[in-house]
Amino acid sequence: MSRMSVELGTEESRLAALCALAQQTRELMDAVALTDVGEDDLTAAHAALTAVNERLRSVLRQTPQPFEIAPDGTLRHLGNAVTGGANPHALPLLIEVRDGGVRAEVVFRPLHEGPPGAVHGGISAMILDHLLGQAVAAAGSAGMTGTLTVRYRRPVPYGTPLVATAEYTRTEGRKTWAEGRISLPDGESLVEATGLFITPSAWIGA
Ligand SMILES: CCCCCCCCCCCCCC(=O)SCCNC(=O)CCNC(=O)[C@H](O)C(C)(C)COP(=O)(O)OP(=O)(O)OC[C@H]1O[C@@H](n2cnc3c(N)ncnc32)[C@H](O)[C@@H]1OP(=O)(O)O
Repeated sequence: MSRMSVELGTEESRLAALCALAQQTRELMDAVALTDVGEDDLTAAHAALTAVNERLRSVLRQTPQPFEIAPDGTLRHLGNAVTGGANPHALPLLIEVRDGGVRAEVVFRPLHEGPPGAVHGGISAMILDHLLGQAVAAAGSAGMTGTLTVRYRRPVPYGTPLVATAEYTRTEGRKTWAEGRISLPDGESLVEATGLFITPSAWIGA
């Protein structure tokens, strides 16, 4: 979301400012994960962040930014933990929907470390859960994850451009299956997942 492309003083410009703050916060989290400054600098940074924290907490929402239709007509979820531009936890992942599946380029960061020098398996699983869910939604059967099975074939590096893809496989009633993977650019698969997504009865009034 570009701050340059929206009129100032509108809700869209406020959201653009929020996304810019989220991006700055991601960079802050990266800095905290890697900083090697001395104790004086750490103490000063702590004091500065305490003041920022108090300022932001002076007016709080009950929940993150919701699913909504953006001005360009697309569905967006700025509060989502994987794709949300306004969520500092999100990479954020930009997902491209194409025939029979979805695709995203991913660069994990040192912040995502699990085993030394590699990405935490839960982070890879989260990305794949989301991509599989998005493939299922793109196929017209949106649902909640019922089961997710992950096979870790190789350690996932951070700081390296990777590709995550997922495809819808089949549907039986309210159950839909999908599969996906995180791969090196040359196609070597690092992590693979299959998932069952269930459209809750409440969503379809069944
Ligand atoms: C809003 C628009 C959305 C757009 C999405 C954009 C993409 C976003 C992508 C985001 C992606 C991120 C996604 C996330 O992070 S989703 C977050 C993680 N998942 C959850 O929190 C799900 C929590 N569970 C539930 O809500 C319910 O239990 C569900 C909805 C799953 C089923 O409750 P419901 O009351 O509806 O179903 P039922 O009990 O009548 O059972 C029906 C059938 O299903 C079978 N079954 C049930 N559970 C399981 C299970 N766990 N494994 C295997 N099978 C299971 C059951 O045996 C039965 O089979 P059968 O006897 O008929 O053969």
